[in-house]
Amino acid sequence: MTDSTSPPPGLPPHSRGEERKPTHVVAGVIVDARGRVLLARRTEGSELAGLWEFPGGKVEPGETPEAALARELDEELGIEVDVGAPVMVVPHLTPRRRLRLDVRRIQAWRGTPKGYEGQALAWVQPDKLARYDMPAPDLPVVAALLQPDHCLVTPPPGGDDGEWLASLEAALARGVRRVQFRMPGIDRARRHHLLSNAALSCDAAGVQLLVNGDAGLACEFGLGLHLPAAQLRKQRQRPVPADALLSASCHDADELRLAQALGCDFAIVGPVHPTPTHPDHGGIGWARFEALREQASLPIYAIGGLGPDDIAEARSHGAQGIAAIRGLWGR
Ligand SMILES: Nc1nc2c([nH]c(=O)n2[C@H]2C[C@H](O)[C@@H](COP(=O)(O)OP(=O)(O)OP(=O)(O)O)O2)c(=O)[nH]1
Ligand SMILES: [Mg+2]
Repeated sequence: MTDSTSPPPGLPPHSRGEERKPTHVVAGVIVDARGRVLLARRTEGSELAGLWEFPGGKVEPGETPEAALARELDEELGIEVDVGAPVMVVPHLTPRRRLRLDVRRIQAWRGTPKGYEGQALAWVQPDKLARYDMPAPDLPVVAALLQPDHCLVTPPPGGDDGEWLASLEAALARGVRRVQFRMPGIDRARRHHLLSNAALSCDAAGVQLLVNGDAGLACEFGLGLHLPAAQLRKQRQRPVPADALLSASCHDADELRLAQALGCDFAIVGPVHPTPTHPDHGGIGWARFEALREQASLPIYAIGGLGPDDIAEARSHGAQGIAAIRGLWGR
């Protein structure tokens, strides 16, 4: 069937999807007393049959998302719920539709969940969620449940390496759990010295550390690697072992696809707002961020003029959270 929103024929699938108003889908993260998350298996004959999902469904016209989620969980699982905090909203584009997957925590529920539509249910330990085959828009949601919502990108040191290391320690003490070691214009010997100290601090704090743009240094220290976009474009295969973290800076959908194909664990996209480090760039804004987000399914941090106070907003645009230099350093 065609309708007034149908695009002219012959356009590539994502152009066709772009013409469409998003389908608003709400889904719930239901966690039991043992910390397990409830997944439901999509039934035969439904779209994406066989995949595991967070229970929920489409918001009907005139319905609030909260009311829609309560209705869906009553219909599908036979439970009465109190809808809690937002987890994230994932804009996602498929050849068939444009989706907004709006995921909320379920704060409390009454009754015992059962598959009232014949769907299988599974209570899954969070660290086992990746073993379940889920629709593409759920991958960032699983990452949001498991991985840090902010990532510190280090500023170069001024004259004093001790001061830089003390600032790093202070950031770790404030709860930073993922750090990108970025040292533009710093000579190799000094970078080596700073990195060996940073690696010790991060290791002691159980913090993930990725080296920006230097695969040799990352491998030497057994650390993760962050690829600037220009390096990402040159990679033919994953430049670090599968057990080391890999991330990339991306500015367009091609780069995001490349990052995904290379097996990057996450990407960084921006600048969302103008920043002193990229003064010529006006900032892409949240609308453009979403337009990129919806074409990829890996976790994406938003960067550019953002700090911890922006995490909730970033999540509402489909970001894993925020990455920042100034916003997370020496506050
Ligand atoms: N419920 C849910 N749907 C998801 C998830 N991830 C994801 O891509 N989707 C997609 C699958 C579908 O295209 C759409 C949800 O549609 P649905 O078929 O569950 O909708 P519904 O429960 O209202 O069922 P129906 O009455 O339309 O048949 O969102 C998820 O985690 N949970
Ligand atoms: Mg459903």
